[in-house]
Amino acid sequence: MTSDVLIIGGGIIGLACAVEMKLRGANVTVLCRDHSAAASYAAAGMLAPDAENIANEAMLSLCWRARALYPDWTSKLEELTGLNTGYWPCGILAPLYKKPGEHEVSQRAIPYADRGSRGAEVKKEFIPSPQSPAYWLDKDPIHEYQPGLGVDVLGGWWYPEDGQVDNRALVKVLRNAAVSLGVEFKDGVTVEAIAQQQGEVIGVQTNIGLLRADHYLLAAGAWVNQLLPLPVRPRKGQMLRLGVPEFVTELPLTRVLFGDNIYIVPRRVVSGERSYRSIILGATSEDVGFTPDNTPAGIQSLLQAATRLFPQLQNYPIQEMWWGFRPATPDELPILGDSHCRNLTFATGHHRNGILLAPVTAVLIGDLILSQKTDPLLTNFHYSRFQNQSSTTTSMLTHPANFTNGHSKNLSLQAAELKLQDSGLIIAGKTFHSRLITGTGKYRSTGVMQKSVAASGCQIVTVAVRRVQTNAPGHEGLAEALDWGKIWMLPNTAGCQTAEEAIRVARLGREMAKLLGQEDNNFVKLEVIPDSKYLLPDPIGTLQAAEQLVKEGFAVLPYINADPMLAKRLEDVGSATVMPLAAPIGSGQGLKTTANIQIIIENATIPVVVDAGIGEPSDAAQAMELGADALLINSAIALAENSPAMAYAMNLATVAGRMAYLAGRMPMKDYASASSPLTGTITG
Ligand SMILES: Cc1cc2nc3c(=O)[nH]c(=O)nc-3n(C[C@H](O)[C@H](O)[C@H](O)COP(=O)(O)OP(=O)(O)OC[C@H]3O[C@@H](n4cnc5c(N)ncnc54)[C@H](O)[C@@H]3O)c2cc1C
Ligand SMILES: CC(=O)[C@@H](O)[C@H](O)COP(=O)(O)O
Repeated sequence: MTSDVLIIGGGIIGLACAVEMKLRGANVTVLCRDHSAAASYAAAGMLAPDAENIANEAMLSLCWRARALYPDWTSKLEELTGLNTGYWPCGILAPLYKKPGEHEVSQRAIPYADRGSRGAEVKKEFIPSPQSPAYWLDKDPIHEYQPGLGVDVLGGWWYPEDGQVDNRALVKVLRNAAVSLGVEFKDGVTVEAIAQQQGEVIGVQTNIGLLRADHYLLAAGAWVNQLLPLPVRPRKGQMLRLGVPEFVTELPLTRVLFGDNIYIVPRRVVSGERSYRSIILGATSEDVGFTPDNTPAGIQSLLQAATRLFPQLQNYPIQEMWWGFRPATPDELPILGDSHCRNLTFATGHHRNGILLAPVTAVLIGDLILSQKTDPLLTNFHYSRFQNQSSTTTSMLTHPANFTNGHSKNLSLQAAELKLQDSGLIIAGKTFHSRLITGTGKYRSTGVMQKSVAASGCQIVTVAVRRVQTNAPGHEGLAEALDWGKIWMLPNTAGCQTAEEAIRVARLGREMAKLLGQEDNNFVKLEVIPDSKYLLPDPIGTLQAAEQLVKEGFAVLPYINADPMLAKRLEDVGSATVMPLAAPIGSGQGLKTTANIQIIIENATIPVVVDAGIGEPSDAAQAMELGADALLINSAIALAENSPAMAYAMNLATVAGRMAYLAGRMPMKDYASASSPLTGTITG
């Protein structure tokens, strides 16, 4: 049975949306690679729109809405499962070591006096919303209100409406609720690519095969950018947990402390007869990609800040340390709502506030997917806000200029005017606007190669790993010859005769791409070629190597003879594309395998890249007219009398062929049919 909605990612956002949509009657499946890696598991669970001091108005409204939903949402989930979420509207105190400038206080506040809950004199400063007051406490009141604070605390803000939830417990409750409602879970499943055609997702390629649904929700947290070029980056946070020693009879804190680069979150977990008490310390904020592990520097900074703020913690036992990756966007707002595909919705980029935002995200996404209702707030979080910025990757999502291969503005305008919508070339979740891939071998000089690559407008260049290793002619200085910040490297295993060799060279290729700054490049063009006369690939060795490399996390682009059965088998084992040959490598014979390529195209749900043997632009156009997704052309360009000019011609031919394919060819007829009308003509 296919699902109504397939959710990619089983963190809190995926789970909350799954429960919400299931409750509204949808048939939902959740795909999740790894629960323990989720930010949702790593978080501190603060519900802190006020303490976080959120400047963006729309974001603040969203966060307030989320916080207001929390009591009912958690009690509904608790009723459904009989489990505790640890929701605790305990308030958050934000002590400061410096008094805020007079200006800051008076701008934010209308002061008046009040008594705090412990009887201390609390000088209240009220800020923006009556639903969300904040109170300023001077030095004496804050120390009276919260005993045990560091002596250099000079005052602070009290946010009574903020609170916390035990995020690990909540994730467990959500998952239990989802299971009991009948949501289907596929754990340990990695989505490798989102297959798209004509503005529609047609399936997701996973390590267990292709999965389809009517609608898809992308909720893959910090990893979302591995599937689509959304500007979401991991922001690492290190955390630790202290136990509360037996001799401390009462939990020393009954509210969250939110300090400078530190928060201290008291937890009380009641489980059956026993109650566990602990204190969570968090969190660093590091822009280090997906670098794992806790570090001495990270943990030291947390301990230092925590014991300054609340000194008695220095004798508490450290029970656990961990880290996680917040899904951060450039403006620190989430990406919510419609995507460039009719049946794909985004819910990601929740950065520091994903635990808080889970219930409101679920409601808004449920409304959008199941009732086509767009809440006005959603417009503030649409992915298109990043499109006017210079990032080429994000603008590729909507592909207004896919036909140009980056060179002809006129063509792009015409394509837009002609309303030809192209979805771009998407390989293993990475989008390219050029559908022409080139190589670096056989050129007269490096300069000619550079000019040709530029003229081809290609965004992917394949490089023979072995030839780079051995500094073969034309492969010296490749690191500097091309701008690997702009060109995506496709390492290839040329020169490998067996599956084992190809696997080894593929691994080296991945390292080579890393050394050139492409940390996340897992692409490999797989060539297993035992025959040196025709350079025909070994189908069995290719399949074996592909299977192994997919398991190792490679995006495998296998070079094959134009064999439809083999193409299908390669797709089944999880290849990212298939690359059938037009004719033997370097032969320039043109399309000799048209009929089989046509069958491969008809049956493939992954991109079909016609590779090898193309001799002239008309071959390129013809392959694209057949419906090939892309071309790989090396010799025809490198060996032309004027390589850059030929590269440009191939660029135009690729674009022309693609446009023609999308435009739809006229039907072929057996007999002539006059172009001008035969009726109504004037007889002489
Ligand atoms: C240290 C730290 C402290 C935080 N503290 C707070 C806090 O106090 N309050 C708050 O509101 N927020 C906090 N956050 C932020 C919050 O945790 C995140 O915003 C939220 O968890 C994001 O949820 P998510 O479901 O989008 O992503 P995640 O929880 O990261 O889940 C994404 C899931 O998708 C899966 N996935 C990814 N790619 C694929 C794929 N290709 N195929 C299949 N599955 C895939 C992952 O394995 C993962 O399970 C904190 C985060 C960190 C790291
Ligand atoms: C560079 C590369 O990968 C070639 O082996 C590829 O197969 C292209 O073939 P042509 O050189 O015939 O274009």
